[in-house]
Amino acid sequence: MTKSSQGLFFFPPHLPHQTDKPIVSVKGVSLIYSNGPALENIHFDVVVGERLAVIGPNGAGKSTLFKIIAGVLPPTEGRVEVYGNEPGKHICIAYVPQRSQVDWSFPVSVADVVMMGRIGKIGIFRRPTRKDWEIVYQALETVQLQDYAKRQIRQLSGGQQQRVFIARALAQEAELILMDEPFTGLDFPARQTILNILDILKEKHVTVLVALHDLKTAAEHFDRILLLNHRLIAIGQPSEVLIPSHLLYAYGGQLSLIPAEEGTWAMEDTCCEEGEHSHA
Ligand SMILES: Nc1ncnc2c1ncn2[C@@H]1O[C@H](COP(=O)(O)OP(=O)(O)OP(=O)(O)O)[C@@H](O)[C@H]1O
Repeated sequence: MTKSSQGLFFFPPHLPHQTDKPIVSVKGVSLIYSNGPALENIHFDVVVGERLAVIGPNGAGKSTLFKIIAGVLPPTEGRVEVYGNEPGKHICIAYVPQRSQVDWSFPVSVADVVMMGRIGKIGIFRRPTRKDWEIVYQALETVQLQDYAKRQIRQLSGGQQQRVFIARALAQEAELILMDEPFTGLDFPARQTILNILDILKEKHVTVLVALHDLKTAAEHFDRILLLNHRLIAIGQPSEVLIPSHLLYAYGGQLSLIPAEEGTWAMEDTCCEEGEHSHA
């Protein structure tokens, strides 16, 4: 158990500090669904403790990539290695799904959802110990939802539900967390809470991949950005990736680009029809 400035927090004591050692290696991954290719020949590495933003237009393949890295979807070609092994064999990976992919009507309490993160450690036939419950409540405290533990998850707001799923990943003591569009539909304070949680994870050297649409957030809060549209268009520092030629290639020629901070570019915020994402 370690103590952070944000309160007590449980993490495996052996978690390595940031090094150049890849935690994830994506090697020539392609995925073809029945209606066509979602990913084509993707190669990249992520090092321990890194925070990588995965951006790209709707349907670019971000969720598909995360499911392959999490080991829940086998690629058609290529492979993913996590510490040199198949991803499905690793308890240390947590996938935080898009809110729209979850059935929120299920009658289950917030604490029970977070406890699901412990199942890999406890086993399905054993009862959670007092320490497991302590870990669950510490995770809820980290996402500032300790007062909501006994509520039904369907009674929470969208931003709170997202934080419950992040707490589940924390309770799992994951070393690699994949978050699929955690900011979508959240107001400014809720986004800020998630950014604060990302900072706590950084402090703990947890590797985090986040799929998102907001280029400004990607530029300001991530070590590197991966720009995807079925193929990997660019990966690197924000100032290397968020340049007009890459963005026009990924998003098409109808974009209105504006200069942003530190040599990066963003899209002018001209949308949104209901259900569309804001890119700027
Ligand atoms: N189960 C599936 N069966 C068939 N096609 C699928 C399936 N899941 C996704 N696709 C298709 O694969 C492509 C990539 O989808 P994916 O959800 O990975 O993109 P995304 O970048 O996460 O999109 P968004 O930003 O809209 O969430 C899309 O064309 C989508 O329609």
